[in-house]
Order: sequence, then C-alpha cells, then structure tokens
Amino acid sequence: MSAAPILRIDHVGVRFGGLVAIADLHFDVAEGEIVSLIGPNGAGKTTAFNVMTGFLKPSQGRVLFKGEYLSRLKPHEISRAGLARTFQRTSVFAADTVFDNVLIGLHRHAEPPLLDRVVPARRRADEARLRARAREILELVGLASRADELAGSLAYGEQRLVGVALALATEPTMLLLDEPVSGMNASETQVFVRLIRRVRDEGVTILLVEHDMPMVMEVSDRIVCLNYGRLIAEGAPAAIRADPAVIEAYLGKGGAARELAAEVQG
Ligand SMILES: Nc1ncnc2c1ncn2[C@@H]1O[C@H](COP(=O)(O)OP(=O)(O)OP(=O)(O)O)[C@@H](O)[C@H]1O
Repeated sequence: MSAAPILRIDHVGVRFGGLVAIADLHFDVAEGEIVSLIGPNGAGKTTAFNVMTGFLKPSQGRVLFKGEYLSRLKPHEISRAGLARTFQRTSVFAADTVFDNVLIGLHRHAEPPLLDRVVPARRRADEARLRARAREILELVGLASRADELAGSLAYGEQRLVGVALALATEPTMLLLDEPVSGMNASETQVFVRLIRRVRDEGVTILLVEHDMPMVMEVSDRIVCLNYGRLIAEGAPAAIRADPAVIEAYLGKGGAARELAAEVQG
C-alpha cells in the first residue's frame, strides 16, 4: 500500500483480566477501500471494533485515523474527526419520520457559526441547507420515497438503512459497519451491498465486521481474518477463500462454523 492509510491498527492488544481478547493486531485500511474483518465467534472482532470507535481503550498499541492518535479521543470526538459507526441494534427515533431522523442527526453534527444561529436570515439559509442535505442522504441510501413515514413503521432492513443515513449525517470520511446485514433476508442484503458500494463511490472508506460470508466475499476489496484475537490472514477475497489457516479456524469451531467454512470456500 503506497498512500498513507486512513486507518492504522497499530499493534493493538486488549485484555479482559487474564483473557487476551486481541493480541498484537496490526493492519491498515487505505482511503477508498472496502475492508471486512471476519473470524469465528469470540475471535475478537467486536473488541477490535470497540477499540476503533473509542468505546474501549486498548491495553497495548494504538489506533491512528488520518495520522491522528485515536485512542485518547472520546467516541463523540472520534465521530467529529470523520469516523462514523453503525450499531447492530437499530437506533432510530421510531416516532419521528425518516426525514426528521436524518435532519436531527444533521443538526446534532452541524455547529453553525454564532452569527448563523442568531441572524434569522442566516438561520433560515442554514436550515434550508440541512434539509437539502437530508434529502440527498435519503436519496443515497434509497429511502427518498419513505421520507415522510415514521421510522418505526419501516421494515427491519429499511430501518438499518436509516441507521446508515444517521451515520452519514455526521459527514464521515470513514464508516464502520457492525454486522450490517445480520437478520436481513437475501434481497435486503443485496440492497445493502449496493448501498455500501455507492457510499464508497461517494468517497467514504468502509470497514465492516460481518458473519455473512457470501456478502463479505462479494463486497470486500480486502479481508482481515482473526482467530483467538490474532490476525491469521489478510488479503483479497479469493486469497482468503483459499487460505488454509482461515478454513481451519472455521472448521475447528463446530457445526455452525463448519457451514461457514464451506461458505468461506464458496
Ligand atoms: N467485556 C468483556 N469482558 C470479558 N471478556 C470479554 C469482554 N468482551 C469480550 N470478551 C471476550 O473476548 C473475546 C473476544 O470477544 P469478541 O466479542 O470481541 O469476539 P467476536 O469476534 O466479536 O465474537 P462474535 O462473532 O461472537 O461476536 C471472547 O473470548 C469474549 O468472551
């Protein structure tokens, strides 16, 4: 990788008492990439995700985002620096419309200069700008036609799209997706795959943690595989699919993992 990475996981270790959840994890994500973090249950994916988003401080190492040392920042400061995340559980305001959900998100993030807040004409211009941006974001995630519906009335897959819209309302340069297609049916998953590509084409780098192997293989430029908290393989989907250490990691974990191993191999 020639250009400076947008995200660097720099020899990160996390311990919970005597348990090593992650050991010496080191990988980079380049600007514009779609990278997936995979691994069997308990491999340390969620722990790594929580370190990257500031919810957990590493016991060792550091995380750099655009060259800045992230481990010292609080989650809201990380979001302000341009690194957004989605949550496994949808976190929409169910009683508000889809449009208002996004508008509230934009208001939270935008801090207009004092003059824009106190001069009525400027305040109106700012509000118009945010409303236009909310419409753009809904267009991007494919929910423009549902803008006036209550977020709580949408189907599960669509609510997760609102979750992505809320993350995009922070105007991120990188988006971390936590098991974004879990619980989705095949057609919802396909919609989501197209969305991830569209978001990347808008200039947002993507890192996802995901169990759905066919989806991971389809959408990723590169895959990082963990097992027992350690990086065991890193590469393009075709290489990961054929990597003996990856297949072994999934095979060694019982029935459900065996099925996953079959999926990894395609
Ligand atoms: N808060 C915690 N306290 C103690 N141990 C923890 C804590 N969080 C995670 N662990 C342990 O750390 C290891 C890594 O867990 P983690 O949840 O990161 O794995 P994962 O790859 O996300 O698993 P899954 O795919 O099942 O979500 C596991 O052994 C887990 O039991």
